[in-house]
Amino acid sequence: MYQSLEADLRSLEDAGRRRKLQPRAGVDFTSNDYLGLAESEELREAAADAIARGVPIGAGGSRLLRGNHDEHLALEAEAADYFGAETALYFGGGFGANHAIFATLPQRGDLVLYDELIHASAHEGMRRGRAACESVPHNDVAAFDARLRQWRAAGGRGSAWIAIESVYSMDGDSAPIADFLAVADRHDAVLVIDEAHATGVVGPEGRGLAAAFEGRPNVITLHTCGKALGTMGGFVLGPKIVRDFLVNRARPFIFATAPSPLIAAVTRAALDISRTRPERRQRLAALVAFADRELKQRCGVVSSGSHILPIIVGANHTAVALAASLQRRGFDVRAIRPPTVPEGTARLRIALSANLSEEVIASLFAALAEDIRAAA
Ligand SMILES: Cc1ncc(COP(=O)(O)O)c(C=O)c1O
Repeated sequence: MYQSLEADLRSLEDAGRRRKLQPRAGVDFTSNDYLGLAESEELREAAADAIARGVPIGAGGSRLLRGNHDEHLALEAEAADYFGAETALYFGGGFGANHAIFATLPQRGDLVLYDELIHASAHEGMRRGRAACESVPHNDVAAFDARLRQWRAAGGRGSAWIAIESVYSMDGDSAPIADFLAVADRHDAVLVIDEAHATGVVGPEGRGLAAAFEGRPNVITLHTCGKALGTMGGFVLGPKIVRDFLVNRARPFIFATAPSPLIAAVTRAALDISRTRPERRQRLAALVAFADRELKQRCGVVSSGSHILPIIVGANHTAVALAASLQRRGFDVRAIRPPTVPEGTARLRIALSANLSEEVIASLFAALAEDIRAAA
């Protein structure tokens, strides 16, 4: 009955691409809990406080029906104010939010140009949408510009959309956002910026790399809550028309139970921490600078300069073997393989968090240096 599924899993196994769920163990160098908030006392207290106030655990229905709670509305008002956008719409996850943006907003006759390294959630949305979508080489602003000029010159009359991330999830590098915005302005395009790995971590008050441009009519951002903010969900931030349209047309919003009001309340506390208490962000920035130096000195690898450090090794089996060795020594480092990253660029993805110490980072890189030498 399941022969074809078994055959597919075998082919993944042969290519070194079969994935298995692993229990949590070892020092965390893999989660996206960059500020260390997910298990923090502050968020536990916010949850206890919300429970004491009688905030419900479950929403009980779609936002368009009985599931629309005051906690959702308060969170959206807070998020719009914090990030500086006209409106915010809260989804149960960043995946659904990104899917909604790309499946819903671009229309037939539009053109979506997306960075080749953009996240799977945007791809899924584009697949469901009606616009023509084209990949453009990573961070190649001139290529976006040239293609839009060509499209307009050939009579492209619809809306143009540019889709980028601010901090790339698997490479840790960032987009030149001001340059992309200049291209968007020049061609009357909308710039959609996925800030998932920037939210809470970079920019003024942790508002991301696009903070200076939020609130412009042709800027839409996605901020997620399951990474640095330590909870779950995602915000689409942008002009009122975008929020109204998504509420009416976005299937992940309409045909899903609304996110937990309790989590919405805790997320509001996380936004407040991000806004008013910079200590965790400052600590993370200091650890990033330390890790940069250590990685170069011990392993000869030049880092991305951000909290996401990719160690690209190429072959899937090599990445898996290196990760397994580090795990045996008590470091939770994972191998990232295609299709998450392009073919031939399997890597270790080391993510830093404000919860780590310089000592533990130094010991990870000492172990990695040994493994790299042994593999050479
Ligand atoms: C760049 C990017 N966008 C969107 C998402 C989806 O966000 P969430 O995990 O909240 O569903 C992720 C998460 O993996 C991501 O890395």
